[in-house]
Amino acid sequence: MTAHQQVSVDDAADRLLARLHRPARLLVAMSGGSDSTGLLVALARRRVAGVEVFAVTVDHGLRPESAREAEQAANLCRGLGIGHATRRWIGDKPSTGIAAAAREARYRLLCAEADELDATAILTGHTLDDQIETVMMRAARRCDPNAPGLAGMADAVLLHRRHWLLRPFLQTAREAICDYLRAAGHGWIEDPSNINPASERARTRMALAGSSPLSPSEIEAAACERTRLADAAAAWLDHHAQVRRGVLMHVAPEGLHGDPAVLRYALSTSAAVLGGREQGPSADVMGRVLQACREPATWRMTAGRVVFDGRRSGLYLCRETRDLPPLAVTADTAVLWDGRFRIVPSLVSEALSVPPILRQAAMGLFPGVPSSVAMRAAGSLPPCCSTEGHSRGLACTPILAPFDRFLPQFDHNLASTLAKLIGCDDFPAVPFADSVRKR
Ligand SMILES: Nc1ncnc2c1ncn2[C@@H]1O[C@H](COP(=O)(O)OP(=O)(O)OP(=O)(O)O)[C@@H](O)[C@H]1O
Repeated sequence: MTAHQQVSVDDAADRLLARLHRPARLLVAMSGGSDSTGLLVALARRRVAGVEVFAVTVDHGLRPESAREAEQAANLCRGLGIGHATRRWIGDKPSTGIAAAAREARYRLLCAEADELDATAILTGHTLDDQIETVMMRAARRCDPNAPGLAGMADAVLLHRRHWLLRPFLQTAREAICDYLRAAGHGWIEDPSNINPASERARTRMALAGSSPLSPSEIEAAACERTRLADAAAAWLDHHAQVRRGVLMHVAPEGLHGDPAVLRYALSTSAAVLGGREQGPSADVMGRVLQACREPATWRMTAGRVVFDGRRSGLYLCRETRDLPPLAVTADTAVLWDGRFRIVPSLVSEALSVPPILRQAAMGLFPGVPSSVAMRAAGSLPPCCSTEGHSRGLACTPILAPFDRFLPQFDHNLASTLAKLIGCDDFPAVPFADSVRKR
């Protein structure tokens, strides 16, 4: 790696602080390893008005040393004058898939700490090296060169639909962070699982040691391209797409003739959201959708639980009505239905069974829409929606399905545009002041 293409530790910290909305309360996810220690030290050295910094360490309890390491992290924070908490992963741990389970638990515990602190964002120490490894792992697993995920991790993603996770070191090399810490007189913990060949990441890391097949500038170009596409897709959606009642997207005909890469990205992410899934349809299906968009004829295709319906009046996207799950609401807990709606009981005494929405009523709910499309859209509403489109005794809020879990490939502008389009009103504000579209 050549030094001039990377961002130094100091520049990365300065850039982050300059971008943030203030006041901000940052929670650094501090493993005690070099990357998160470097991030914490760099932030601790900058006392910026309106920015508070805290740290949290997750003790997974998987190695005998882990409690001592958490204590070391706490001591370091004490020395830096930064508030620190340790969260322990307790309870049953699976015998297989432990790395994935630990990761799930870690993100759950980070969110719990962020809730308690009312943090603006959680920060991790993911580095350029992690980014290269991620790209290589994805390239090895998937063969679709157009998949946005191949461009690696985004610098801002949502965790569990609640907290922004920021990765300020994505363009900073691990070696530069280690040098920074050595110069500052700080040590760090080496995690033995980073060199355990049982882990895919460790194997990739070892295979890449000393010779990365991708240069930092190639990685950066891929990440820039992904950001460009995501921003262009957000702008395209802003101009050309409308979503009614959280379920039916309409794209005006003139919107279908733009840059195919942008159209593909926008339609694929929209399909993920409207289909209540974590990902859009596969690349070859999206290729066929794009080709069909260029044809003047009427066409229909179902992919990733979403029906794409091409008409003279434009393109309609809507969840197919096959395989919709039943709705089981309990007295006082919110349920997620079909990955698309959060349903909260408000007047539990009201009846849950609502008669199916008939053609006439469907057309009233979706005026100006071809009747078969309106019927499908009505049929894809939560089963508690009445012919007036209101839910009886229940509050239904559309959600951004991909954000129920941690997904690295959604950029924040695109996410907030989609949230606004579907009417998802609990989408957390983007923490950056330089966000392209402020909402
Ligand atoms: N035990 C921990 N406690 C707090 N934060 C942690 C812990 N482990 C990892 N992190 C955070 O996650 C970042 C990435 O760590 P690491 O590369 O080990 O995890 P990963 O499994 O590759 O991450 P991810 O699961 O997000 O891909 C660290 O820099 C740190 O900010």
